[in-house]
Amino acid sequence: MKFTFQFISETVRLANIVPGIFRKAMREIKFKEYTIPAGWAVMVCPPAVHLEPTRYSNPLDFDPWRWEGIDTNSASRNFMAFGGGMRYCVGTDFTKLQMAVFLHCLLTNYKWKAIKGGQILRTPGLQFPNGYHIQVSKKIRQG
Ligand code: HEM
Repeated sequence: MKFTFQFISETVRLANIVPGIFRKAMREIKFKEYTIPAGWAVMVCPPAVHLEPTRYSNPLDFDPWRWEGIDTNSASRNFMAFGGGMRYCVGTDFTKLQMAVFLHCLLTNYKWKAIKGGQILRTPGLQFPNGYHIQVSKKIRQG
């Protein structure tokens, strides 16, 4: 299952469904040369972190092997697909389990081919403006 979870981490890094996480500055915050006034909303943009070339080499490549030996069971400065801190997603383990079951069923029982679409737009959320059509068919088992 190790590689399956590397595959899932890479999927949520590249295809993060959460374009922004919002917080409110409860007091004035100095960050580098910036001052965030008390009461302002702050948006954390996980895709900006997940696609940053200094954190991930060739960030647009789907490369599950990059996660070898890396713990993704909690958030880090480089990985925040499920948020972080006190509001860390309570559905994380459930989501990963569902994805693992889905992948297992898909790969063992079906094959598929791309039909049309597939153009990717990042705004910064992931979008397929022309959709992505695939044809799925049942694998025929021999013997
Ligand atoms: C790929 C799937 C999912 C992703 C990427 C995701 C992502 C996130 C993120 C980024 C947060 C943090 C929001 C914040 O800090 O403001 C969050 C919170 C949360 N998620 Fe998920 N989530 C996923 C699936 C689920 C599922 C399946 C459930 C429930 C079964 C769930 C339940 C929650 C709840 C209740 C919170 C709020 C936790 C709190 O505020 O203490 N999530 N999620």
